[in-house]
Amino acid sequence: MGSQLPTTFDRPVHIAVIGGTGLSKLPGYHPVAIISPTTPWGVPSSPITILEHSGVPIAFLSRHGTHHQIAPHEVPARANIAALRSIGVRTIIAFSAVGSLQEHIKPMDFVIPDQIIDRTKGIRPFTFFEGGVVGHVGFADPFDAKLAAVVQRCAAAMKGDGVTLHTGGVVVCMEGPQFSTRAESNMYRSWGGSVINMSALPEAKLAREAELAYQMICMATDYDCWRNTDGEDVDVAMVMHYMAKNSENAKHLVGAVLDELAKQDNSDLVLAKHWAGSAQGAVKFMTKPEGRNPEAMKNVEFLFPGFWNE
Ligand SMILES: CSC[C@H]1O[C@H](OP(=O)(O)O)[C@H](O)[C@@H]1O
Ligand SMILES: Nc1ncnc2[nH]cnc12
Repeated sequence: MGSQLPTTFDRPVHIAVIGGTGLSKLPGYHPVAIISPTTPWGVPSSPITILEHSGVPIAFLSRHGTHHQIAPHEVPARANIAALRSIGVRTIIAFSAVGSLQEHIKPMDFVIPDQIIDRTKGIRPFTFFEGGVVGHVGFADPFDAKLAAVVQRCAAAMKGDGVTLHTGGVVVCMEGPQFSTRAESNMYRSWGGSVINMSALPEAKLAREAELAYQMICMATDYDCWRNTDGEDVDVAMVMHYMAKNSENAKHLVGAVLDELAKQDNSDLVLAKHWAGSAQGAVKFMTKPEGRNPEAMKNVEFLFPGFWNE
């Protein structure tokens, strides 16, 4: 079906959904185009499907590729974020299947995290600003509180469907692709971790560098391995089982969030006006003109057209 769709789309698309494990498509929406942008950091994980929702175009990107062929440490996060920004995206709702590190977060529950602990190992490219242009953006609060509030408002509507949505929480982002040892899982609990995944970073860091409003919605699929109960340690079958069971709820939640974002009242939020200029300020005054590498400058220009002229 995708091949019959137009491969260009001539309006800016401001909202994107990134699907993770078990969510490689967003069924139930009307696809109007499928585009394959290229960036200085390569091509995104999957073609970007443009879907229409109440007359508003939405971009959908599958983090692990159309067939889940991209491992967490191989996700081309810079290309994903840069490609989305290049088509006009300023708001990203990112889904992730997570292990629960807390008894009260049960498989099937949703969590809107507000913090991250970085347990990746430095092997993933994690910044746009390098190779002759330096920038240091603030990352104290890695997600977008305004977007989180929108998702929370939608959760109230979901309660009737039996979904528990936890507000706030710490995502531990591990390197993977192997799951944690029991000692690690217990250590993350002692650090205050709520849930664990392999995908929050560098995605959230890059979204901040690109001045995007970014919020992850986590879906718990397992209790990792800290509970040490026979037969309950996480494995892929368990994750996929709960993802399949939960996909209806995920779809409801996305629909409600998109409805809310489509409202005129949220147009400044969707355009991420509250982030505009934040990264540019962090870059422009760092590297003196005589130290800037033209290639690195061109890359920054891709993200922020007109950057060096202003
Ligand atoms: C198949 S379990 C591990 C895998 O699931 C999560 O994926 P995503 O965050 O993209 O939904 C986790 O981060 C790992 O990549
Ligand atoms: N236990 C777990 N650890 C890391 N990523 C996960 N994704 C889903 N469950 C997970």
